[in-house]
Amino acid sequence: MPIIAPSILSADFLKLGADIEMVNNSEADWFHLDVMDGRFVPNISYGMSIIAQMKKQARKPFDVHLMILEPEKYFEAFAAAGADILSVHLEVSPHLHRSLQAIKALGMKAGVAVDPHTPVSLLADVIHDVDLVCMMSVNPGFGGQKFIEHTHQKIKALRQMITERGASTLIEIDGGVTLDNAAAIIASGADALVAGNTVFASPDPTDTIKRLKQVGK
Ligand SMILES: O=C(CO)[C@@H](O)[C@H](O)COP(=O)(O)O
Repeated sequence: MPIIAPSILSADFLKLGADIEMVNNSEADWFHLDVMDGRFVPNISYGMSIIAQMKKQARKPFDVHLMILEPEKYFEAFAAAGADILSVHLEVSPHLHRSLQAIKALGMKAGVAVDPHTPVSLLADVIHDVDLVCMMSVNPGFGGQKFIEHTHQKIKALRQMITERGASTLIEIDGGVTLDNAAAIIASGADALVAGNTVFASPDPTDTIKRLKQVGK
């Protein structure tokens, strides 16, 4: 069954405690937390102090996606805030191998996020060091966008690379995941689905998570 990671970006911040409790009590596996700096992406979200507050109530791992420039400056702060998986964008990481080692040295799983235009072939020489590829299926910055269909080819290419090289990297798909396209995404080779609007804008978020979890069964 796929790993399901509801994206808190789409939660109702006026009742964040209730939304965290909903995820705690649902079949979701992780919390997906989007950190945006208004520089790498054209939006600003929340940072480590909010994440540290959420950690006090959340009972599932924190999958933190950094959409920020110079992410390496903040690894320690996100570890202290409670990140369990920390993903940096390939596009802002001139020394990706060093960044992955630094994340792991702080006790977190190391992730790499890739924009829709970034070829997954660029990951070949570090794939054994990557716990999670957060593959963007929309341009990062906002929830509620439409899934980019070309992502299917990228998932297949990455799955082939992981298999050929004997790596254990998880493939996570982030952006535009719906109840209609989730099965096809899993069939292409994804392990994990991030879902923002599909979960939080639905009439019954707990049931939507349950239905995403059943995808591909
Ligand atoms: O990283 C991002 C957006 O940049 C995502 O995590 C979105 O928050 C996913 O939201 P939906 O596309 O599922 O509504």
